[in-house]
Amino acid sequence: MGSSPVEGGEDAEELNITVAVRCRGRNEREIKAKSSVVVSVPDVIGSHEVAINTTDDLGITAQMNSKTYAVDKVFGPSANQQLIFKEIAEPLFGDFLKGYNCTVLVYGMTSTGKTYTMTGDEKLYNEELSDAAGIIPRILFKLFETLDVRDEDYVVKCSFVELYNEELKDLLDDGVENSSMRKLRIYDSGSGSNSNNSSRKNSRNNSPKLVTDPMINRRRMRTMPLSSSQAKQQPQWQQRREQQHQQHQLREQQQREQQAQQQQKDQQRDPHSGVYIQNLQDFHITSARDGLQLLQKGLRNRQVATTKMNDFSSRSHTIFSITLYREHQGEMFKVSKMNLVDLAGSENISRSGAQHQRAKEAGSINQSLLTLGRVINSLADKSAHVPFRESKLTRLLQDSLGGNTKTALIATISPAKINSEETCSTLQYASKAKNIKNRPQLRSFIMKDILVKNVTAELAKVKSDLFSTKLREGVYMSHDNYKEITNDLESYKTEIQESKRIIERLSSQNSLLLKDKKASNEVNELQRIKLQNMRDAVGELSEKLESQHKKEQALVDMTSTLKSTLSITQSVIKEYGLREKQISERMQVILGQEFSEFRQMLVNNIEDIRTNHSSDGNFQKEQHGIQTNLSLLREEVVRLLGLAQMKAEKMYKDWIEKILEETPAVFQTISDKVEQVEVTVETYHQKLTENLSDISEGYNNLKQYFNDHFFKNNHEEILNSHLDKTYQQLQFSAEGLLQRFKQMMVEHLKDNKILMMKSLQSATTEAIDKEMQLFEPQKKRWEESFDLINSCDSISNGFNCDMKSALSGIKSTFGSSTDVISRSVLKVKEEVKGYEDASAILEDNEIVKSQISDIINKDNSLRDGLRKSIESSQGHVSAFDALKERIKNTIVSEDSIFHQNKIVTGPVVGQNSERSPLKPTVLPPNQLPESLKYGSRSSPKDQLSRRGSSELKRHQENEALEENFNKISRLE
Ligand SMILES: Nc1ncnc2c1ncn2[C@@H]1O[C@H](COP(=O)(O)OP(=O)(O)OP(=O)(O)O)[C@@H](O)[C@H]1O
Repeated sequence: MGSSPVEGGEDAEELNITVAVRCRGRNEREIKAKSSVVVSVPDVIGSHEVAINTTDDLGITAQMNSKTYAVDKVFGPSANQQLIFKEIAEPLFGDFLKGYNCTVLVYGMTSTGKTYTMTGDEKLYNEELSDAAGIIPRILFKLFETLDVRDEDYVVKCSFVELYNEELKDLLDDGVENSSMRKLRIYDSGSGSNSNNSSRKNSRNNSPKLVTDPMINRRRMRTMPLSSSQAKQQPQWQQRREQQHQQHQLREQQQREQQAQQQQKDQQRDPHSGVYIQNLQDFHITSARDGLQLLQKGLRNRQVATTKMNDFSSRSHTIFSITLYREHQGEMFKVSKMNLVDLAGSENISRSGAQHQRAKEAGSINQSLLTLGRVINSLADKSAHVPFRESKLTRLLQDSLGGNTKTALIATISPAKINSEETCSTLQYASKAKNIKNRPQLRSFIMKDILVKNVTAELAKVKSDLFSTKLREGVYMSHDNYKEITNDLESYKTEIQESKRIIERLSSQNSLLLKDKKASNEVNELQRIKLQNMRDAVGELSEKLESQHKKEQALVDMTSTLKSTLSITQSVIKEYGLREKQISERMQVILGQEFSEFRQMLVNNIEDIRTNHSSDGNFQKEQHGIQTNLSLLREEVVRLLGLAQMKAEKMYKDWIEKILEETPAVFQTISDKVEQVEVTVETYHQKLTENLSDISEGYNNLKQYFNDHFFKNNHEEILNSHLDKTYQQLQFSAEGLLQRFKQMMVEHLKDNKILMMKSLQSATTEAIDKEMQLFEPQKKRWEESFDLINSCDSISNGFNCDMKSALSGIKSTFGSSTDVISRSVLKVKEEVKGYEDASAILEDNEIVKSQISDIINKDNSLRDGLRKSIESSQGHVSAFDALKERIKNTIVSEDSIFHQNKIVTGPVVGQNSERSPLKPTVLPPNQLPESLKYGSRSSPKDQLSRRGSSELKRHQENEALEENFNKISRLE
């Protein structure tokens, strides 16, 4: 704020708005709610930033996570009113005295101390302000203190205006005159009226060359009042004449007045002048006390209400303006204005519990503050467009924000956690506002005589009103005011005409809109039919999905039936296994126990034979015993084999019969079921494919539909409701226009246009949003159904594969089972055949074979012994015969020793020959001729052959038996 701008220069320096934050202590409500302190500020005054911890963290984490906002000055709970005035208002006050327009704004959430800061305690105590006095009382006091000590002329005026629910109200208007007829209007630079030209460029480059105060310059003709004593003395006709004369003068004066007013208006319309409020009363004050009285009067008229957050919550924005006319270079007066703005508090309606009127107020307050926020943002961001005209508040503050005033903003905040959201928002705006640059300029000057005239005229007006009040009965109004009101009335009539034209135009627009609506309805009807078709298609698809589901269920059931069949088959196979086991156990019993018994019997028999042989030397007996044993053995073996064969055959037959009985049926059932499953799977697959193709077709149709028609029509309901709403609003607005003649139609038209555009925009946006909202789940569903279709497809394929593999598994299981069964049947058959070949098996038995071979060996050795004995006996017989022969021969030879001794015969075998005393030439028996070897007796072979075929037969049988034993031993 330190730089001094060039007085009246075009290129005044830019100056940032001063932004301060004032944080009060926790109030009772916050303490009661046990809401902790989350804002870090110095106790009195300090740092250039405010930190707020919006998380639940504590300690260093809280510090790290806290948000910080940079501002120019920060005041804590202990900062008093005096300090705030000194730090914020006093520097501006100095500039105000120098001739700058200045503004102090308080901004913040409800109940944070805006009114306290701006007004505080405005009462006087022993002609002095209290410590709680706010900025306004302090400025008033400071002003007169300063002016009184200076030896210069000055005029001070005050006005107090309220903006409540977007309506301006003069808080100093006591309604004595028909002042309610004088509606307050905002005029701004370059507009010529309250139209829409509010270019920032214009307002920045204005030149302070003219007298701008409209209220001061509004020179009004005053009727010169008669004193009451004069009135009483004059006769009535004279009085009337006098009055006529005065009226004549008045008319002349009015004409001059009109010309002056026109000039004034021209001046007002100069693009370099600032924002001002037409019809707002300025009151001349001569002391701080006067100012305080006006302030108090205005505060009494201000909209205040008790809310949940504040017992005396201000429900409106107010501007208390002090205009100073200070003598400047003789005949000129410098004009400067101090605007002290107390904004209504931003309010969370749900938290403040505002209802009805309070909620409406809060809505309006929040709306205008929102616009203020947008203006601050736009100015801070140096946007090309600043939305000043979007609310009356921002229009009023146009010069103070980014304009040519010196401005300070005090953001008031609460330290409590429950308000942290609003505090953040306030701080955000405050830190943004810090970037706004103004171009303060020494603005206006007024000629001393004009000022004096204006002040005199004001005085005369007051006097005239007073006189009229005293003089007349009934209507107490000066001609001046009457004239003004008549003028206003004229202008209102014009406005009405304009309004009518606008209404007509709006009506024609409305009929066009209705036509549009009708067309929209038709389109919507089409849309509805298409939607219905779509719904039907979706219904059909869901039915198909339903039937699909049922089929799947049937398949699942069939699978479970198959599973149970499989388990039955498995149990049958298990039973077969058990039977097989039983058979094998039986076979083991037969092979193990019965065969060993049989073998034992054989061994016993052999033992018997051996015993018989050893105990009885009788050959015949021996032969007989063996024979008997062998035959018994054979019989027993044959019997046992027969029994075993019979048993095995029976078992095999039973088993085979049972298998043959059961297997075909089981196989038939399984095969039937497998066929059924195959058919069902095939049908299911076919139907699934059909359904999938249907779904895919439906999906394609839908896609096509979306491509072709979606978003080409607006949503019927939303559009209708919005059209109706717009129509109602338009009607309401039109009626309002008719009823309230004083309103400016151009502004209404503009507002309505904006409203309509906004409404249509919001309708379209909402329709699209709704359409999107409706479409989103549909889209999601379709996407999901597409996934579902894919998953159906994959499930179906998987199921198909699973079924096929399961069936092939069943088939292979049955195949392998059949193989196993046929193998076991073959095995059993082989085993049974083995029984059949038991004789052969017995032949392979080594033990039996060795036993039998032992028997045969023994038999052979016996036979050898016998043969040797026979041979020996035969030898003895032969020796004996030979001896006999030799003796005979010796006898004979005695007679014919010399004649017949030509043939020599030797002994047959060794010892006989040794015993021969003659020692003849001995020939071994094998060299002997048969006739000599055996003499007249036959050879052993012959003897054997002679012994008959019975022995040979026995021998052969022995050999066969031996062979059989060999087989049995092999089997074993
Ligand atoms: N710094 C402060 N020191 C002492 N009291 C304070 C301070 N700030 C506010 N208060 C008190 O808090 C209460 C609410 O303050 P005030 O009415 O000024 O809030 P406000 O912001 O103007 O609220 P609204 O927006 O609802 O009008 C008052 O009783 C006021 O005296």
